[in-house]
Amino acid sequence: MKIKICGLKDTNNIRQVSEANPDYMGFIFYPKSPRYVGQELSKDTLETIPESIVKTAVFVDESVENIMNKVNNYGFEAIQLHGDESPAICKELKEQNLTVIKAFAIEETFDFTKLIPYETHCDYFLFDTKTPAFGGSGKTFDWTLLSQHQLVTPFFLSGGLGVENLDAILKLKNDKLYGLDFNSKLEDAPGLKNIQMINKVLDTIRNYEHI
Ligand SMILES: O=C(O)c1ccccc1NCC(=O)[C@H](O)[C@H](O)COP(=O)(O)O
Repeated sequence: MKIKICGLKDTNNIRQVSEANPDYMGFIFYPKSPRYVGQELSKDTLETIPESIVKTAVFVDESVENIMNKVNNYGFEAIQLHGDESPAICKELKEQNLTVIKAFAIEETFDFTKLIPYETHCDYFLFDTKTPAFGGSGKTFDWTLLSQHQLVTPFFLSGGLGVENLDAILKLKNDKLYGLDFNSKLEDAPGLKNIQMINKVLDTIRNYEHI
């Protein structure tokens, strides 16, 4: 199971999280988010992250031009799209050799057939709790809805994942579940991750997988 830590912005904290060795680290380029990296993120900081960790840039309805500027400036390998981005935009970005993660805001009435046109243009889906802020709600959604995902694209589970629901997460059975995306539940303040909690999550999940 891949583990993604999302919403980092403090230079020292980025170094500490990378030393904990998650599989993915996410940086938010949505100015309205309290985790917006803004000017605080330097290329030098990103270059200290080991190559084994996939550096992921997160956007909400950003233009392809602006996305590619960030990709080229910072060397991101993956992009995560949290707005109403079309399948055509996903296709265009995938053609740039980027790993494309398309996020969908899940609620009771979510229509999983909406995923069909995205299927060939995304590497992964990310199922997050629907929120007006587009992400970082700290709330889980009803995971039984995941059985409605009948396509082949693997997905990240997201939304309110933390130490307190690790037991429930490990009981999940879904052969398309590829990764777990952690954010606000592992923070001391928006964008400032708690390293003890991150180590607890990584150790628990990785030890469980070795049983
Ligand atoms: O975290 C944000 O502030 C955010 C804002 C706008 C778009 C995306 C955002 N986060 C992206 C993520 O991948 C989060 O990890 C995901 O929304 C889950 O967050 P949480 O419920 O806090 O675990």
